[in-house]
Amino acid sequence: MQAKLLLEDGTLFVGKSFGAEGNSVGEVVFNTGITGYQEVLSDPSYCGQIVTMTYPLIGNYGITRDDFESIRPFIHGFVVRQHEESPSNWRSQFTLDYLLKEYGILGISDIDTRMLTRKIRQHGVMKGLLSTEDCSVEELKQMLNKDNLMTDQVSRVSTKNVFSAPGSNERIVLVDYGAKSGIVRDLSKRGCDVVVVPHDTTADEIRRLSPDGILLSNGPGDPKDVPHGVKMIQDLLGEYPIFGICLGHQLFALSCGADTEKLKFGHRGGNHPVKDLESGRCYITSQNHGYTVNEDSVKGTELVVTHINNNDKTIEGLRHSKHAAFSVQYHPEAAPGPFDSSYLFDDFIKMIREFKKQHPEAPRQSQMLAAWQANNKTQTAKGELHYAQK
Ligand SMILES: NC(=O)CC[C@H](N)C(=O)O
Repeated sequence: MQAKLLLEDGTLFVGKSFGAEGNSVGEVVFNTGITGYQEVLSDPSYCGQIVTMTYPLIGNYGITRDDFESIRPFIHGFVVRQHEESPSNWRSQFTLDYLLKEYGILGISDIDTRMLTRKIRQHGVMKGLLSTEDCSVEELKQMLNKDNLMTDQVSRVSTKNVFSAPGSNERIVLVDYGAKSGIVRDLSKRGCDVVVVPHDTTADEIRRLSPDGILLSNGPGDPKDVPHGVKMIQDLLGEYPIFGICLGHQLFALSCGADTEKLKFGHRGGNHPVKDLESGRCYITSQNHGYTVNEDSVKGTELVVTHINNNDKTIEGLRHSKHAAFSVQYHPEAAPGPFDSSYLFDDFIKMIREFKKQHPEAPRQSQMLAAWQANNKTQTAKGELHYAQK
């Protein structure tokens, strides 16, 4: 079956359909990873976007249940040069085509993805329509203009309920703005007691979970769509150690008075060079973002720029000069991409331990529970102790 991709600037690509049928509008972006298509399409940060893979052969190693980065894909379309229908890999459980059909996601293959990528690089990311319907170009244009790009994606992808990945080390409250599973995996590997909370959890609700540290996750869309996150960070900054990843980094920057802006075509891939300004070392990083922290806006705040992108010199890392808090624009959890930056999770745990030494008065979980029980106990006529229910 034929599929078409129409861009906002009028460019039309005609190719072959795979995955679901119908129509889908999204922001057309490109990812330069050679492998990792399954992690890319299940990364919630791509919610609402039509993702083009620049590597020409996609689907060749299939889909494996263990490699999902979230419970379902949230992308609005998948664009490839060559779609392989018969994967060859002992771990493969499904085909890419099966996965996309299952979740109602349209795919298009056999188009010139190199030309599409060059167009996006020249004009910037654009709205696009994927369609398998037998429509004229005029009709496609009308459909494209009728639909707006999705906003407020965080509320669509964040968990609705609190859940945990228990561990015996530090308790980390992971604020889920669209968190990749890789973040939970990296914390669990280090024995952390991970409590995942919805994006709109307030500072008080987080305090009640008595965390040792707070991790602000990655997530889709414009950080300015998440003002409640900014408020929560402002409330808790200095009270708990904080680590922000990608959207979490942008929210941390906004909460400290810096500003964010949209990049022309973003950074999406597994080989973005980032320079650590403090050590002078360069790391090859996994990235997926369309926004960035504006450099000038950092001046006059209490933030220090710790990392920059070697390609375009944009900000890649920040640290608070007074409080225990830092953030990176890239993905230390990799998935997909290099593991070079996974040491940042160790740095976060070191920061928490250091913070505890410096703040021995900070209430521990057991002390908090005892204090809460002391304040809430009541006696029955028989003299039994009861604890008031919250
Ligand atoms: N991966 C992310 O967290 C992306 C952050 C934000 N949505 C951006 O595109 O810049």
